[in-house]
Amino acid sequence: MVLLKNPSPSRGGSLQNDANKDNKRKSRASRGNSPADTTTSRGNSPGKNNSVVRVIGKNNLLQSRGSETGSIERLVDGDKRVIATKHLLPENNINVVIRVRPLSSKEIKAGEDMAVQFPGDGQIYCEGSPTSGDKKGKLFSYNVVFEPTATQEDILQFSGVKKLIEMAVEGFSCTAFCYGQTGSGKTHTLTGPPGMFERLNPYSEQHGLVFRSFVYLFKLLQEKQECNFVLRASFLEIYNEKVMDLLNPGTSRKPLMVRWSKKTRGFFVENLFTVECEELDDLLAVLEEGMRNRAVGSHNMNDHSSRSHTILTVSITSEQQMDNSVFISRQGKINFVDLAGSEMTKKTQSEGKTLEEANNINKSLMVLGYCISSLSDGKRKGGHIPYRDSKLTKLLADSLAGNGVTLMIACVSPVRSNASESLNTLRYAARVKKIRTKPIVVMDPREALILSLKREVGALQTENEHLRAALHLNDDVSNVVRSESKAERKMIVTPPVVDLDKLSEMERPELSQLIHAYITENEALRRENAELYATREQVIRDQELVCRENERLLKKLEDVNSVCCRSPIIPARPTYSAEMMNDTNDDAPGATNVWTNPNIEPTPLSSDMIRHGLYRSASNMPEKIQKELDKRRIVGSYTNIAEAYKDKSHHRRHNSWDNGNGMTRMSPDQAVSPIDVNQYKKTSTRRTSTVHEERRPSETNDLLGEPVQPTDHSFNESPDSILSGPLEMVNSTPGTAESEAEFPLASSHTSSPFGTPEPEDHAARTPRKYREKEDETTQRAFGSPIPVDEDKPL
Ligand SMILES: Nc1ncnc2c1ncn2[C@@H]1O[C@H](COP(=O)(O)OP(=O)(O)OP(=O)(O)O)[C@@H](O)[C@H]1O
Repeated sequence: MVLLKNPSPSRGGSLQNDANKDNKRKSRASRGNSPADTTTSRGNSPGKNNSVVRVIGKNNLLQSRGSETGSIERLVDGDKRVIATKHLLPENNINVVIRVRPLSSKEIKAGEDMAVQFPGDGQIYCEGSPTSGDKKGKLFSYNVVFEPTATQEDILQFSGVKKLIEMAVEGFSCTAFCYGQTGSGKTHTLTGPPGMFERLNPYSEQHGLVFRSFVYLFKLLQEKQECNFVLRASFLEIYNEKVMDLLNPGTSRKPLMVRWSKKTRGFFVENLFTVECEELDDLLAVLEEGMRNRAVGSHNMNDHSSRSHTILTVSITSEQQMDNSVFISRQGKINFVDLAGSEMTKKTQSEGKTLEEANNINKSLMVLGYCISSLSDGKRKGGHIPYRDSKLTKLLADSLAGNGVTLMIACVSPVRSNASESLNTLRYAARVKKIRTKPIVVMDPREALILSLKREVGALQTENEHLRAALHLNDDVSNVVRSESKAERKMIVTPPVVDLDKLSEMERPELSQLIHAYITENEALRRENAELYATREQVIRDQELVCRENERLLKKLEDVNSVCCRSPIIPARPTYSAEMMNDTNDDAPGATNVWTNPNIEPTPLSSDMIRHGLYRSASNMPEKIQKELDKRRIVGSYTNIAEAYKDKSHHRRHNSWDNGNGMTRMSPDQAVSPIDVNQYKKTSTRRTSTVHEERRPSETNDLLGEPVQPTDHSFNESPDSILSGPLEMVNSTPGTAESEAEFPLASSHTSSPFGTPEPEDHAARTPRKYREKEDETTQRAFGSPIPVDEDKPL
């Protein structure tokens, strides 16, 4: 094997430098990876790479994460082998991992050579292709590079998908998508080899990422006993630019409309079937059903080629009791996206129907390429992103640029004859790696408000104590109360306990002494009682003040929300980032440091208290000075609150759909109207229930739902023009080894302008019984009814 570049993270060496080649070999050996022979097996030897990796058993499976940059190893046949290498990349960016499949038996028979090498540290080197424009090879680096020996379980463990699932459970919107040329192993990675679902074996090692993720998800849910979870799943495909429901294909396979939701400020598929899944089996049934219904074809490069893009979505609604009374619900989801592979129609020898499919696949992938190009270009921040040019990009918009957490698995064919396509895939992936997203937790607005108010109340209480301490009221008052009550208690002489039967036998003076003792005790108790009443009144007054302040803050929050939530990315409904939700630090934005109720006069002291001197300031501070002090703190407090809200309202990303209106945002899942959930539950054999997401008259005119004519991108039906054309390499980024390809400028392509909003009153069109059901669902999901605006497509 010839390694052409120094694999160290500094990656400064010359490609042709022989000394570096030697250094490279040494450095690999020094990392403790497999020795020379293993090195060969990770590089170019087709025979070895293709050898079946036998995993000895769970106990022998050694998976070491090592350092943040380095190798991921597994014990195979008593030999520690590197199955992947990784490199720490910025956390806010989309995670990108590469999976290189082994050579197929067909390729071995044809004597094909490997075109990729694995220098380590999350790097992959791909040779150039003499027959295409990419004559030179290139080195790229990613979060993780899986080598051909990596198993399906390795992908689950080390791709970062587990983290994605955990975040979906926490309320984030997550997406894992596979990208790559036809036959590169996307479907294999996500769902396993062809025919997996015809002979379903739950213990098969070939199960893909989706199956394994579902198992992991249920394991997670079982561990979280403190939460209630509701899972719903949907499965769709985009076939020839038409959205089809894979769970409800019907006889006519009527395409579904993709609409824009003002509430969620995102696209959604109208009338998509959503299946409620109570058990793992239900989720697996959804997967099985969808896989059976998806469009598969055969061509020269893949006997079981996916002819459509598929999106399998599992939405996770969690309800957690925070305190005795407060329930918080979160709405997370995870999308598994299997993109159809880009293909050179010349190579695949597609014709007729397969050719039409290939053209549609290539077109939508090209639009995806343009979106990725625009999003990843820092200079074009805030510019137009042509999401609307294809159904695929509409539905992936939120995953790519929005509030979600995204993982891209780029699948690569190892053979030399596919080197050009592999280079394009690697460039594409390098672009995606640069995209930054801003993940947020989607919460019910009321609950989010309650949480924030609870934090405010906590801050107010702290502030109260702080003020009391500043004015020496606390010590003073409690000292007075303590000393008085001690004095009272001293006065209270508890009469001796007398046996009632013996009362009649007692002498007169003895009796009168006993009565006197009782009268004295009674008077002392009355005094103590009166004192307690006074204290209670004071506490009630304090409580009223806090309540009034809460109401004021609530109003203020509503005002702030209506102003803040105008970005397309930050949902118009109040949403709170995980950072904010976990933020209990009083110093953090959103927390009030000092508070005095500005609307209320200083608490009047009751005449009793004044008389008894209970609330006398120890420092005898004149009332005027106290007021002045309070005023100053009020001003400070307001400034703090205003600053905090200012902070929260920042970090907006501007996208092309931003029309600046401040509509309340709801996720499409919240707009779900679960009709006859139980009915479906009972009748369905594998499904527990079937839920219709949104029912609308199908004749509704759908401006956005109409098949979109992608703008002319100089598409010439060759994936080369899509991948190598737009992804022409122009420069290298320091710190990362890959050379960066430049997509064509957005200006070079005239994207369709946003349609004028076409008002549609969903409430008026939706039959009343459905609306009532929607309300019921909302009530069930969030504990209390939430006013829901109906969607109005643009
Ligand atoms: N990691 C792997 N290990 C073993 N076999 C694999 C691997 N990846 C892919 N294959 C096999 O290669 C063939 C093509 O894979 P697959 O159908 O998943 O490709 P694809 O990228 O989904 O193609 P298309 O875009 O045409 O649907 C399949 O027979 C699959 O089982």
